[in-house]
Amino acid sequence: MTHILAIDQGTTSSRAILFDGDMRPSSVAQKEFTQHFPASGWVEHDPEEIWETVCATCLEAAEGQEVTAIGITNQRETTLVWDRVTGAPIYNAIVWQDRRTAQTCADLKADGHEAMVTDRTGLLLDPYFSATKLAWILDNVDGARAKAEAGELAFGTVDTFLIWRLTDGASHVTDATNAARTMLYDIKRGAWDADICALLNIPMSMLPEVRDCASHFGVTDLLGAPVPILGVAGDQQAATIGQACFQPGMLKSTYGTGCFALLNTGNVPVVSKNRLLTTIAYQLDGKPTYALEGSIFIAGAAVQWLRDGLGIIDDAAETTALADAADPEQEVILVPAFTGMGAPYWDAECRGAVFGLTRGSGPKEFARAALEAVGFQTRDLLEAMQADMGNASETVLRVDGGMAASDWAMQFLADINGADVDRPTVLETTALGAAWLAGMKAGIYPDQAGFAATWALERSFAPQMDSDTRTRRYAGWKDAVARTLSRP
Ligand SMILES: Nc1ncnc2c1ncn2[C@@H]1O[C@H](COP(=O)(O)OP(=O)(O)O)[C@@H](O)[C@H]1O
Ligand SMILES: O=P(O)(O)OC[C@H](O)CO
Repeated sequence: MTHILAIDQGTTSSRAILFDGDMRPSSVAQKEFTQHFPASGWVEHDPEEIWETVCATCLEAAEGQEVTAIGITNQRETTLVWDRVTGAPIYNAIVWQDRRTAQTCADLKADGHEAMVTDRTGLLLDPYFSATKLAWILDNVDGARAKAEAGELAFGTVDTFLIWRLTDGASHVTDATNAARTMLYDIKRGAWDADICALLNIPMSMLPEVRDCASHFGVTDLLGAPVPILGVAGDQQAATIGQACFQPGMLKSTYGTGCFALLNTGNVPVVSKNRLLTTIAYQLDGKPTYALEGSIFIAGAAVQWLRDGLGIIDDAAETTALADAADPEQEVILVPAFTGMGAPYWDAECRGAVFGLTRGSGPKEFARAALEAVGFQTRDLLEAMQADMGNASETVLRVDGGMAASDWAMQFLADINGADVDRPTVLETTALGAAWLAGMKAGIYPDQAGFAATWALERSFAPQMDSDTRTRRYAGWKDAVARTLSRP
C-alpha cells in the first residue's frame, strides 16, 4: 500500500508521520533534542542532532512500508550555514527565538531601513527572522565571510539543510513560504532581494533556489530506495494548509512552542497597520496566496517552563487539574516574555514578569496563569487582525498543535476572545499539510477542494465567560503587558 512520509522538524522535537493512501496517520515517531541557551536571549540547536533525529524518526515511522513521496515541514526562520563541499555546518543553527541580533535590528531601524524592508518582505525589522542571524554568522565565525564570498558556503532554513543532506548535496532549494521568513525575499516579486542582501552584506550565491510548495525538491535514498521530496512548507503555513484554510477570511492558530495565527487574505498581500506580518500562506502553480500572521514566541514553552524551570509539573497535561484547583479569588498574570514579545508588541528587549502574587499563590495559580497567557496573547493578535481587516475575517478560530490538546486552555481561549474555537479530529495538521502537498503532487491525494472536504470537527468550544468578566480580565492583561514592555 502506498504511503506519504511527512517530516515535521519542530523547535523541540523532530517527528516523522506516515500517512496512508486515505491521508490517515498510520505510524508516528518522535525524538526530542537539546535546546542550547549559550547566553541570555540566545537559543541554538546542534544541526547534527537535528539531522540524526530526522533520520532516526523517518526510518522508524517508515519501517517496512512503501513510501511514494516525502513532504517536509519545519520550524521556520532558524538559520544554518554549511560548507558546500563537506556539508558540515560552520556554526550551530541559530533558532528563531534567538534575540542576539536585537542591536543590529535597532541600528537598521534607526538608520531608516524598516519601511523598505517591510515593503519588500512583509516583515518587521526584528531578530526573529533569518537575515540578521545569517549576517551574525558571517561576521562572527572565523573565516566565514571570505569563504562565503568565494562561494564555498550555503545558507538555508531547516528545510533547505535537510533537503541538502537528504539528497547528498544535489539540491540547494527551499519553498516560497520558508523564503518569505528570511527577511531577504521580496514576497511580491517572488525573488531574493539584492538591496537587502547588500544592506546586510550577504553574498547572494549563498541563497537557495525557491520553488512552489508542491514541486520536485530532489530525491533521497534515506529509506533504502529512491523517494522524491514533493512537498515543502514552513510549519505554520503547513498547518494553515492542513486546516484547509484555503478561502480568504479563514483563520487558524497553532499552539506549539509558540503560537502562530494565520489569516488567509487571498492573492492580495495585505499591509498591516497593526504590526502583524504579511507572509506567503502557500504557493501552488506559481501563484502565491498571502496571509496576515500574528506570531507569539511563548505558548506551550510556558508550560515547559513550569515543568523544567519551576519543576511544579512532570507532564504538560497536569496543568489542567492544577488550573481547575487554582484559587478563583487570585488573578495571577504571567507575561511570558522569556525571549521578548512578538506580535503586536515586537519588543526584543523586555523579559517575562508575573503580576498579582499573594502569600497564597503557588503552583496552581502559576499553571492557570501559563494557560491563560495563551488566550490573552491570542486575543491581542485577533484584535490586530480585526483592526486590519474589519469584518473580512471569520470569527471562528481553527486550532491545532500540541497545546490545543488542553481543553482548559481552549475553553479559556474561547472565553477571553468571545468567539468559537474549533478543534479538528487531526491535531497533527502541520504534518498533514506537508503530506497533502507531497501526496497531491504525487497524484495519490485529492485536489484542494477534495482535501478541504475531508476536514472534520472533533470539538467546538463556545464562550461561557460573561462579557464584564471578559472585559475586566483582558484589561488586567493589557495593564500587565504595559508594565512589562521595555519601552512605553
Ligand atoms: N495537555 C497539554 N496541556 C498544556 N500544554 C500542552 C499539553 N500537551 C502539550 N502541551 C504543550 O505543547 C507543546 C508541544 O507542542 P508541539 O506542537 O509538539 O510543539 P513544537 O512543534 O513547537 O515542538 C509543548 O510546549 C507542551 O508543553
Ligand atoms: O516549532 P514550532 O511549531 O513552535 O514553530 C516555530 C515557528 O515556525 C517559528 O516561526
